[in-house]
Amino acid sequence: MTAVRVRGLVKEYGAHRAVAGLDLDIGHGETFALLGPNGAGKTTTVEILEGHRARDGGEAEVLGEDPGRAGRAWRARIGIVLQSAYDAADLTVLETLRHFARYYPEHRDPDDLLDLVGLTAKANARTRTLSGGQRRRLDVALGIVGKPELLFLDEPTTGFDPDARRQFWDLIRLLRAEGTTIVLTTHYLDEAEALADRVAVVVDGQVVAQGAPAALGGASAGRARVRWTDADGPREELTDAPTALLRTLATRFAGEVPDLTVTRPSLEDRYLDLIGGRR
Ligand SMILES: Nc1ncnc2c1ncn2[C@@H]1O[C@H](COP(=O)(O)OP(=O)(O)OP(=O)(O)O)[C@@H](O)[C@H]1O
Repeated sequence: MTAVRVRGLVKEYGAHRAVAGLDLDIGHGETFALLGPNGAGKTTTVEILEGHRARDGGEAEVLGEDPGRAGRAWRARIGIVLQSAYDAADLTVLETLRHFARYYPEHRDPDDLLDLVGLTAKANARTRTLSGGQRRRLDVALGIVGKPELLFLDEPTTGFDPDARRQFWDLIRLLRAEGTTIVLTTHYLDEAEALADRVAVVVDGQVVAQGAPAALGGASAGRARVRWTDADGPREELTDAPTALLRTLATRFAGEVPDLTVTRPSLEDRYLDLIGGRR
């Protein structure tokens, strides 16, 4: 059984079809990233799966239930980190975590949680005094306080400094190792590459490509790019067999090949190719 199963999902805002027949299968324990340009329909899809938004068509099953009808027990099994930051008014960070921990039958220890998200030094700070990145960490802490089986993260690391982002990645890997299923939307392709078992690229409300980050766009999209310089200037070739090409070049130049580099396209390169061809 899959953790998330979506078939032909449709959501319309007036005449605009924000989600236009979207299919998804996400396995238990998988970390799955939804990628796509602004306005592609990722947040709308995730909100439907969280039970926060009604769909206009198609089927959705999340942890065995229809999110449009599921109740409190189901909700307690799900963690959510929304795009917009939570505003806890006058509570301190630790008070906020203690407050929300009480809503869950099983929850993480608030002090451990502070440590996990790197907010121990801010335990007694009022939440409104936190920096943007610190608030985001608090949002993440609130998303996992109830030990969710399935965690939705909508652009979780926006505003994080590079160090905080790496710490967050470690946290996600830890949650994954504990067996948590993670559904992530992100605009950081390196984040998807670092964390996701599989990614889906959403364009105009539909999945246009999906697979392991390394396989996205098909095998040919992963061809090596060999660059060098000869008498005519810079040269470049895309090839499935870079070793053979290097051998030929080495023979031709009888030694060092000037300015030689061999690179593989990053997930970002392949993503931009996919998006470019669809818009
Ligand atoms: N409440 C709403 N009312 C009307 N239109 C909406 C509403 N919410 C979203 N939309 C529209 O639906 C489309 C999909 O929006 P959505 O937020 O799902 O995209 P997204 O892929 O999450 O984008 P981003 O990467 O910018 O967060 C957009 O064109 C957006 O303007």
